[in-house]
Amino acid sequence: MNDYKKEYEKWLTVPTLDADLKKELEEIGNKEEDIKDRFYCDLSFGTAGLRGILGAGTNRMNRYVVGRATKALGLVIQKQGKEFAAKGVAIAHDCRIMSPEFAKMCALILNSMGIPVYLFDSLRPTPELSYAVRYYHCAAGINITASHNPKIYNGYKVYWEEGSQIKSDIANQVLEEIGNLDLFEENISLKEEEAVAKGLLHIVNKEVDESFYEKTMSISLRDSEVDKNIGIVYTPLNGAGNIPVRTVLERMGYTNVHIVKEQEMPDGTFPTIAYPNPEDHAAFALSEELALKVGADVLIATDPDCDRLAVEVVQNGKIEALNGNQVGVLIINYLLTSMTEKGTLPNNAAMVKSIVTGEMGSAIAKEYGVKMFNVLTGFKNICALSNEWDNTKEYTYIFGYEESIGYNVGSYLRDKDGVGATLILAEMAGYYKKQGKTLIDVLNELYEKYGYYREDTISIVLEGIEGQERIKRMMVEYRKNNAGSIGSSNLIKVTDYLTSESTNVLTGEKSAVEIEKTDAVEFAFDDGCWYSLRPSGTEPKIKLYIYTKADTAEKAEDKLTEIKTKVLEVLHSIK
Ligand SMILES: O=P(O)(O)OC[C@H]1O[C@H](O)[C@H](O)[C@@H](O)[C@@H]1O
Repeated sequence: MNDYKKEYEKWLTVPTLDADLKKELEEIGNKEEDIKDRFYCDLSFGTAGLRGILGAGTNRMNRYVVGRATKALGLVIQKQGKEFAAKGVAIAHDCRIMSPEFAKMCALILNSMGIPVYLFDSLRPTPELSYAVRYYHCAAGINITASHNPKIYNGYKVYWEEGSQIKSDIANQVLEEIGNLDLFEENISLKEEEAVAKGLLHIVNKEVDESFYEKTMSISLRDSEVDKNIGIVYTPLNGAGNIPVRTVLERMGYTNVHIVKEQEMPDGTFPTIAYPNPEDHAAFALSEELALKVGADVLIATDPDCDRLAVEVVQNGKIEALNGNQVGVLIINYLLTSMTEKGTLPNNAAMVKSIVTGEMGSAIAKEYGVKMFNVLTGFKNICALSNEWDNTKEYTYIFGYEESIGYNVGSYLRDKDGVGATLILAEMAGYYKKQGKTLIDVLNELYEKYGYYREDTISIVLEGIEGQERIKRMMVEYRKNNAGSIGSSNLIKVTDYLTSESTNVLTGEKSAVEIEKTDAVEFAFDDGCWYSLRPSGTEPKIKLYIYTKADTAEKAEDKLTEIKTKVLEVLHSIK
């Protein structure tokens, strides 16, 4: 019998197996592929924690897999010493199916180990969990969320004491502990009432909210110079953004905010959209209808755990979508012009972006003498520099962002922040509106000044075991046989982040890349255009990021199409 089949049979014999999960397994008895997908491996505990499809199986999100990871995390925390463990763990959850249940279970597992827990009483945005870890000076944090994945998913993000997500050092320790634990062990020995009575379980309600709102409002830069009647359509996409985003906007005095009713209340089935990811502008369909009806200026969507935000703008009566790079560039320009004008820009100010985020933001930062650092994809890597500079004081972190619509202004929390980003976006749009400009007008001014940058991210979705294998093949084969020079763009440099080596294509000369190793490869041309290829770490996708630059918009767009066509042709030919 195959190992996965054995594992399947084993689950069926566990006397304490959850009745719903057991039923699910009995129903798939003759579905070989389904059994294989559920049991051929353990759901991996990567540096982003766990993320997977809900259901029965070792490769699924369920109480056993989540429980074992929590016990392992508890052991890692305890190994740091009694004092560290006594700092406790903050736990939050999003709107998803099983999120509140998992959150409470994790709390009781840790409590049963004697570790105190600060458990949010209802859903909260991811940035607030990061904030809570710092607020309570916790040892760690857990957030039950699958961010923007489809409704069948859930996930488990782990934070460390600075309030940012754990990196591979801690993740590997958790993984090692997981390896020593029995999946079906009963890890809870305390009832909720007992845990509360013992002072181990603290239910968190308004206390952190108020402090979080206050800090968020403090990032405002030009409050009195803003048209607060700017028309805003906002959708939380049935996630955690509704209350915090609206509270902050209301308290800041924005009077013309319209919420997409169908997407207002938390609902993990996401009844209006198949894919609750505002990066995909299909998620804006209902917002667009509302915007045209109420005559809005700007449309804002946050993803279900409200750590990311996407924007559309009404320009001459038509709705235009901005991508993550464009929003990042607008925020950078707004922060730097405002701080310079007000004399609040620190001398050692620095920003951080990922290696697959565009270079226009760096060009603007340079103009203001602000250093831009590049790190691997993952906001944990961006915030790791913020953490480091807390100690070294070498730089003052003012902003971090990624093309995948994650932004973080200031350092009071250490993750992407859809609440703070919404505030800055509303303020920016209102400030420019007062000057008779839209965000698109400002973006066009920036292109005039810094050159025409264009970009596109293309994701090829390849699901299941087969998909995963093909993604691996694509990464290996493309390295051997890439598209080379494309049109008038001559390939000059290939940077392989797996070997940490950059190769000059013309001379063959190699140089080292000072960044952690990861499976990504970047191709640079002689005209400043470049593209990168990497497998997604959160979804079954391979991602192609293309960046072009030229002296006219048209040329930059043509180059984009040319590169995209050629690279996709090669990629699709790898079966
Ligand atoms: O491209 P992926 O690996 O799927 O990651 C997409 C995004 O996922 C998470 O939200 C990370 O925190 C981000 O930093 C990352 O950009």
